[in-house]
Amino acid sequence: MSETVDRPGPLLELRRVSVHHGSVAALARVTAAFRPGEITCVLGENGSGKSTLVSLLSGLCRHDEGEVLLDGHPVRFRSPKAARAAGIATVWQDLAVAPLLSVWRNFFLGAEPTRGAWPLRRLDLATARETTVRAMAQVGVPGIDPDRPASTLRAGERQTLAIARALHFGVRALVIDEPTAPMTVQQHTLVGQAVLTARARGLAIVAVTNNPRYAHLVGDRFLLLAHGHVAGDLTREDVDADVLTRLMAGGDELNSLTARLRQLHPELEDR
Ligand SMILES: Nc1ncnc2c1ncn2[C@@H]1O[C@H](COP(=O)(O)OP(=O)(O)OP(=O)(O)O)[C@@H](O)[C@H]1O
Repeated sequence: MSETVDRPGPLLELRRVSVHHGSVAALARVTAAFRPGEITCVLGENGSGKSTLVSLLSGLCRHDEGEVLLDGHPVRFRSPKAARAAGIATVWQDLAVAPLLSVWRNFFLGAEPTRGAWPLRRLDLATARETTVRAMAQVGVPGIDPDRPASTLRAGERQTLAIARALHFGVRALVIDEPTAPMTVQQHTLVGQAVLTARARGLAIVAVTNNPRYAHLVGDRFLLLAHGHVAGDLTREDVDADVLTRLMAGGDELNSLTARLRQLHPELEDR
C-alpha cells in the first residue's frame, strides 16, 4: 500500500472502457491508469486493441461503455483537436511529421514564432530554427540541420521530432504509436532518450510497442492487451525482459500470471 502513497494520482484513467468497431469489441472493459512521470508500455499481438487505445486517447474514436477520466473528471474527446486542447499529444506511427516540410516547419506546424507588431508582423526565422535545434538537442539529437526536409529523417528521428515538439508546447500526456516498420537499435535508442526526457518533465506517457526488450528498458508499467482485454497490468517488479517477451506471445504463461495476479489482487477481477 505504501507504493500508492507517494505516487501522483492518474492524469488519465480508463474505467471499464469498451470501444466497438461495428460488432467487434476492439477494447472490452479496459481499466488502466496513466500517471504523470510514468511510462506505460502497451504490448499485445496484432489485433489486440493497441491502435484503438491510441485512437481513443487521441480523440479519433470514442468509447461506448465505461468512463475515460482526465484529472478525475469524465471526458469524451470529440476530435483530435479536443484531445490536444486537453494537453494530450499523439505521436502517430507513420505520420509523425509532414515529410515535404523542413524540420523546423514540422516543429512549429502553424505555431511559428513571429516578430514585430501587426501589420508588420513576420515570421521570426532565426528564432524558429534556433528553437528547433535546441529542442531536438534536449531530447538527445544534437546539431540537427533545421532546414533539412523531414522526409530525410529516419523513423526514430521523426518520432523524436514529434516528441520534442510536444514537450516544447507543454503537453501533459504523450501517446506514442510505434512505427510499423521495424526500427534499428539506434532508432529505438533515440526515441527511448526522448521518452525518458518526457518522463523527467513529468508527462504521463503511453507507448505502444512491439518490442518487449525496449519496453522493459524504458517502461515503468506494462499493459498487456489480448483480444481487446487487459491480460496483464504489470510493473518492473513483476517481470523481467524475458518474461515480458514470453508473455507477449500469450499462452500458458500469460494465463497463469493473470490468474496469480487476480488471486493476489481481487480488484483485478474485471480486467
Ligand atoms: N475501423 C475498423 N473497423 C472494423 N474493425 C476494426 C477497425 N479497426 C480495428 N478493428 C478491429 O478491432 C480489433 C483491434 O484492432 P486494433 O487495430 O486496435 O489492434 P492492434 O493491436 O493495434 O493491431 P495492429 O498491431 O495490427 O495494429 C481487431 O480485431 C481489428 O480487426
